[in-house]
Amino acid sequence: MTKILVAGFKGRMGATATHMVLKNADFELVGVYDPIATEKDLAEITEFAGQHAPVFNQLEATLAAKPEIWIDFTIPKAAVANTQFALEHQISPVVGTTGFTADDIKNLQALAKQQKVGGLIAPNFSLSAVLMMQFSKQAAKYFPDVEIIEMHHDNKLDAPSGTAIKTAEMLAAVRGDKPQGNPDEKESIPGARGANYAGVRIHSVRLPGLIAHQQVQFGGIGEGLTIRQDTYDRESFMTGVALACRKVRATDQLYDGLEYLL
Ligand SMILES: NC(=O)C1=CN([C@@H]2O[C@H](COP(=O)(O)OP(=O)(O)OC[C@H]3O[C@@H](n4cnc5c(N)ncnc54)[C@H](OP(=O)(O)O)[C@@H]3O)[C@@H](O)[C@H]2O)C=CC1
Ligand SMILES: O=C(O)C1=N[C@H](C(=O)O)C[C@H](O)C1
Repeated sequence: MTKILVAGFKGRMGATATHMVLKNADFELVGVYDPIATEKDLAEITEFAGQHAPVFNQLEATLAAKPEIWIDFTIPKAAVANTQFALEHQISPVVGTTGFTADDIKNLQALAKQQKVGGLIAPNFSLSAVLMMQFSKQAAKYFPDVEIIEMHHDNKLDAPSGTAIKTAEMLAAVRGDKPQGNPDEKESIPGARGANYAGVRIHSVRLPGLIAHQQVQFGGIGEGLTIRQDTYDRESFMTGVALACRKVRATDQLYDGLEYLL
């Protein structure tokens, strides 16, 4: 059985991941972590009644549970330090928290290599999102004029989403740095044209009722192509999280995208 610890277990994603670990017979939930948790046992929380696992509120204390995998759905500021902590202690990180900078990832990859520990940082664990990004990259070869519209629930802290940033990076690898729109355009209200990543505009919508959705919209002469992905339930991320938990121990590097493990 693979011994797993979940950081951020009270959050929307952390709680879903905790249920996923409990449901899989080849996984053992050895602990959960939240620095402000006051409970001692997971079962004290109503939605986990009857499910026992130690609750940790100190990073160092988690080592007593001897986790092999560290699942992280927390906040960017914490997740970078958590991932570093996991790697330093030979625990494989499976990180879904978004907001890592390119430098954060580079430094953590160097640490993973030095420690010979495998892991994954993925801005999106859903298969449809991975395909949406790959199809978009393919389309950008023929349609370099493109904008991204990402739409999320209104409790999301970061904008643009990690998925939108990764999509923009993948588009830039194909289309280069090319400004989108009229070179003489002026914003009469600042922000009207969205964020700018290598010339690709990213528009972030935040509304109640949404979970996670993204539209990559290409324009050509007299034609258009829209590649859209919709997340209707956070369960959809769990196939990818479980797959990563099963595969990362067999590698000795820190990957930055679920596609590397599929
Ligand atoms: N990769 C993917 O497929 C997906 C990634 N995400 C990303 O996952 C992250 C979490 O999203 P979501 O679950 O919606 O957010 P939530 O706000 O629901 O959950 C975040 C949790 O992290 C806890 N937390 C805060 N600080 C720390 C810390 N230092 N150590 C451990 N836990 C901490 C919070 O606890 P408290 O409230 O007590 O402060 C909270 O329970 C976001 O970055 C989001 O973008 C989301 C969906 C899919
Ligand atoms: O916060 C979310 O909900 C999500 N965050 C990730 C992101 O920032 O891309 C993944 C997904 O979009 C849901």
